[in-house]
Amino acid sequence: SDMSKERRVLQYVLQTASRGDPDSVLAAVDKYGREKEWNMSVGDEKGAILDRFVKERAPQTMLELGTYMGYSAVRMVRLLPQGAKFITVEVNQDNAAVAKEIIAFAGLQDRIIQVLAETAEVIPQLKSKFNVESFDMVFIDHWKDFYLRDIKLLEQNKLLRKGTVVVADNIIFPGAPDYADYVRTCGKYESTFHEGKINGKKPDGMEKSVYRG
Ligand SMILES: Oc1cc(-c2ccc(F)cc2)cc2cccnc12
Ligand SMILES: [Mg+2]
Repeated sequence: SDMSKERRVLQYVLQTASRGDPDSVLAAVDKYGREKEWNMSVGDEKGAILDRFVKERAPQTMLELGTYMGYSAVRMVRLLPQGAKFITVEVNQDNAAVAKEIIAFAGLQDRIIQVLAETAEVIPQLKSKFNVESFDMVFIDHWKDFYLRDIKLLEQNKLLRKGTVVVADNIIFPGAPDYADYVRTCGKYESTFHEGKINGKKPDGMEKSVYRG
């Protein structure tokens, strides 16, 4: 069968970006998305907001739910200090394989731990299997129906601590209203909404929720 869209994005990155240069990899994914085929990576508008959050928090330990093609993993890890631990979880084997190649091309393979699993399965194993005590920052960008389930799993497994920054993509579209309502009203987070369009036109945004501990 012919190539998937994700494989076409990978091919474009390999042919047009510079090996070992994360910024050129991000630019290539964004350019392909603008000029050829849109893809559901967080993109450059919301990506710039994410950059600011990462720079402000300077996390030593970070978790991403939803690797997809690795765009946001490359985006965030390029801003982390060398010794930081970054774990990203993806359930789709084909996308995880594309992400592995994009992350390697960017030269960040030694700084990213990729896990192929359902998030609900792996969250309870993070302390034991990956020697994690708690996360300084979490980026939630997988399926909207799992956002609320998974942040509660992170709480229950004591993986959040005072000051942990939890950022969630797609609060408006595709939308995660139950998650947004929870983080804004449960009293455990200081939560703010940050608007950012999808593909330069579709209204969306990310929720930034700081765990009170
Ligand atoms: O950032 C995202 C965007 C979309 C999306 C899908 C169809 C559209 F027409 C627009 C946006 C889906 C996602 C699914 C999972 C994680 N992130 C997504
Ligand atoms: Mg998203």
